[in-house]
Amino acid sequence: MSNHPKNPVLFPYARDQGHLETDVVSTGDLPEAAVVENMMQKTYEMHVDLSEGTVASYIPKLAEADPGWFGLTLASATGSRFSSGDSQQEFSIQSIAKAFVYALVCDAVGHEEVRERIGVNNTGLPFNSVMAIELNEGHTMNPMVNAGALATTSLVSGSTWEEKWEFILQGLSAFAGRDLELDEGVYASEMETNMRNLSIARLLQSYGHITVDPARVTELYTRQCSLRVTTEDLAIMGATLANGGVHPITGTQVVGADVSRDVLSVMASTGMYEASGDWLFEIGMPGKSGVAGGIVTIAPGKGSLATFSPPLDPAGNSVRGIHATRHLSHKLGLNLFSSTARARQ
Ligand SMILES: NC(=O)CC[C@H](N)C(=O)O
Repeated sequence: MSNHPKNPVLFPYARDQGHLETDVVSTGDLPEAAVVENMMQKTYEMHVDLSEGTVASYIPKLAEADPGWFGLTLASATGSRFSSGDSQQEFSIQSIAKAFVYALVCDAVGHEEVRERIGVNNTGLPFNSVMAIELNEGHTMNPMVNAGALATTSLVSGSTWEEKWEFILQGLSAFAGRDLELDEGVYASEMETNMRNLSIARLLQSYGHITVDPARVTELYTRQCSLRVTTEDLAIMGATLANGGVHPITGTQVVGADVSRDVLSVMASTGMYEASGDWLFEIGMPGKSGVAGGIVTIAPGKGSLATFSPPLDPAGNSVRGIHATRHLSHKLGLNLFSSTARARQ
C-alpha cells in the first residue's frame, strides 16, 4: 500500500514520535433518566413545527420522504435509550455510513496508513465537490466527504466484491447490534443517477488514489449509503464510538478505543462538510449527517444523540436535526468545550 501517493500531513507528530495511546479519557455522566426523558419530549415539541429546509431530490427516491418526519433518540454509553417522535421510522443512512466505514477501515489498516492515504482536513467545499480534489493536487482531503469516502471504501479488505460488501454489512451491523438491511429502492435510484460519484472515483483512480475498479468501488459505496436505520440504531452506533468502540448492549468490541477517538476527531472537523465550523461552534461535539435527514452526534464517554428529519439546509444537513441537537447539547451539558471555573487555591 505504501507506494501510493501520500496526502500531505501538516502535523507530522504522530509519524515522528510514534502513535500515542490515550491514557486519560473523558468521563462524566448524562443527567438522570427522568430529566433526559422529559428533555427529549420537550425538544421534539419545540422543533416539530419548524418548516425550513428542502428534502433531497438529486437521488429521486429520497424525494418521496415525508417532510414532517422527526425522530430523536439519545443512547447512553451504558445502553439506556430515550426516544421521542418518529424514532422507529427507517431511512437510508447515507453519508453517516462514512464515519463507521472509516472506523472499520482504520481498525483493519491502521491509523497512519489511513491518515496518509485519505487525509483529515476540511475541504471547505460541498460533500460531492470535484474541485476539492483538483485544488489539492489530486489528494482526497478527509473521509467524511465523497472523495475521501470512496477512497476509504476502496481500502476495504476482501478478495471478492461480495466479501468486501460482507465486511461493511457485518461491521455496520455490529455497530448497530442488529442485522441492517439494504434499501433496494434507494440503492437502485442512486445508482441510476450516480454519474458524479463515478466521476469522482475515476478521477481519484487517475491520481493513483483508487487502485481497484472505480465502478465497483462506487457501487459498494452506494450500497453502504443505502442501509436502512432508525434513530434508535444510529444512536446506539454512535454510543459505541462514545464507549471506546464497545457496543453498550452486546458488549462486542467493534473497533479499538484509539480508532473511536480518531474517528471522532475527524468527524468534529469535517462531519458537517463546509458547515463543520458552525456546527462545532454551536454544538461542540463531533457529528455526521446524511442527505436522507439523519444526524448522529457523539458525546465521548457519555453517549450519542441521533436525529432524523428529511428537510435539509443548503449544505445538506437536517434543519430540525441541527436545531434539536443544539438545544439538547445545551440542556444536557454535552458541549465538549464548556467548563466552569475551578475553586481558587
Ligand atoms: N451527503 C450525503 O449523505 C451524500 C450521500 C450520497 N449517497 C451521495 O453520495 O451523494
